[in-house]
Amino acid sequence: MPALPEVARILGTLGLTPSRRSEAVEGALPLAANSPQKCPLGLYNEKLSGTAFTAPRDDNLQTWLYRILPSASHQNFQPVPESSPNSLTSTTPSFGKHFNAIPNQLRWDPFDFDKEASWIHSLHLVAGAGDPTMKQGLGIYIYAAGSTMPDKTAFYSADGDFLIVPQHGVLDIRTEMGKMLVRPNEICVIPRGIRYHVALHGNEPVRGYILELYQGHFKLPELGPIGSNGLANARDFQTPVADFIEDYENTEWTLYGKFGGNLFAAKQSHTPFDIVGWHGTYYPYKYDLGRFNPVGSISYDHPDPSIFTVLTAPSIPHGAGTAVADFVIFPPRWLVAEKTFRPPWYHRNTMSEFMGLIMGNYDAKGAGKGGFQPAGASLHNTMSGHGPDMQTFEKASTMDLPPTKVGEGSMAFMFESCLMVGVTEWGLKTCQKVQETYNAHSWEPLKVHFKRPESSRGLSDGEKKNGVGDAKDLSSVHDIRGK
Ligand SMILES: O=C(O)Cc1cc(O)ccc1O
Ligand SMILES: [Fe+2]
Repeated sequence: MPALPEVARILGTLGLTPSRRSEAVEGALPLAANSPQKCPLGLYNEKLSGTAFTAPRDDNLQTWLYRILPSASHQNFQPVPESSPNSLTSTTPSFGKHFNAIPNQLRWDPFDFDKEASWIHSLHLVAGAGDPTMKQGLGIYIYAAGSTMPDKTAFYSADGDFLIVPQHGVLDIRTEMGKMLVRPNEICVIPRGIRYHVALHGNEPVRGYILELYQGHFKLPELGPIGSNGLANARDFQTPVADFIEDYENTEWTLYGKFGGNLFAAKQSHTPFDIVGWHGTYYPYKYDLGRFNPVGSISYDHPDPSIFTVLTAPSIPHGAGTAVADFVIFPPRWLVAEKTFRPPWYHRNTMSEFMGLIMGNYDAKGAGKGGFQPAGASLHNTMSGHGPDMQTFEKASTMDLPPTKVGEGSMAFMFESCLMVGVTEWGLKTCQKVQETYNAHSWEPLKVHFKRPESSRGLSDGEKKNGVGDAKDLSSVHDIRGK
């Protein structure tokens, strides 16, 4: 496979997505026109819009495709019956329609591989919020496939952008715009509507996580005082190059579409992978998480995990800085904070936190059987208290604090959303992976360490010192602030 070209600026901090152009055959793209009377090489042109025509320039995403036959040429779509082995709904009884909002902390054991399933059949909606028909919210899937999609099939989702996070096995994806090989510790985004076929590289089973974004698109977070480099750097995102098949005589292809949370299929007498050249701002891309440049505390205290945001999808109705979905990672990094409880603090968050583990151990949670394991997941919903489990707390609050590398050989991630994330029937029951004793093992055993000072005994509430303006407090500031 030819190396994917880098994108100089993808969804960059200027808000402008770079326009890309790619020709599999020289001259496939018309010169200085999008709709010439006759397109070069006898191709048809087709516009693919990822935003409204009238979206502001900075947000506008659209691509011109130059293809052998337009995508409109197909037989009628038919619903795929639920009993069909190809039905998404036979294994995933809810597609954005029945989310159970539950305040309990939830954790899942590693999800099983499924030898029988290919990509479409392997998608299991675990959790989400909103509704794809309203273009609001998100869906979170586990995929686990043991076979390549059949020949002459393709899939697309009209419901949203797929952010795919492989945990095991390499995805060999042929998209309309070209090919992408996506390995564990890499991610890719396949925007709404783009057709693709997923093969298993080396016949190895695949498993991973998907966030489907029903509204808007991902972009890089602002860097603020960090400056012009850091976190995920724009130049490290890669897009496919045009690559097409010639298959339009005596042939039959099946196109599967996820539309409004249901699966449909249509036959067509030509391949959907017939784009000879394309140019524009709406395309799939991939990113190697190993290239993330973390920034953290180099003095004291534990900062918010927003410093580890790879991509963000802002929610306009929820206000500035609030995302319908953030993709956050916890990469290998040095912890050097002094006099600090280094793991995450205990917290309750208005945002919902769905976490997964690609490999290794996550520093805030016990590993191994019954813990937070690779291919497992956790969900800490809106205002559900969570934080380090008892063992992690006891260790981290008493340990020496030399500079320590955490997360070596590990990669945890979080899908964080401003929406209350509900769990599907599949996620709660059918998958049989929910750890019933998550809280009982993690936080119920937390010990009381409180020791009331002798001096405060016998004082009435009103007489107790609250510490404000207390001289003792001033003397307890950190050395680093210049004692
Ligand atoms: O809950 C979690 O494990 C994720 C998380 C990590 C962190 O360092 C701070 C806050 C947070 O929610
Ligand atoms: Fe959290």
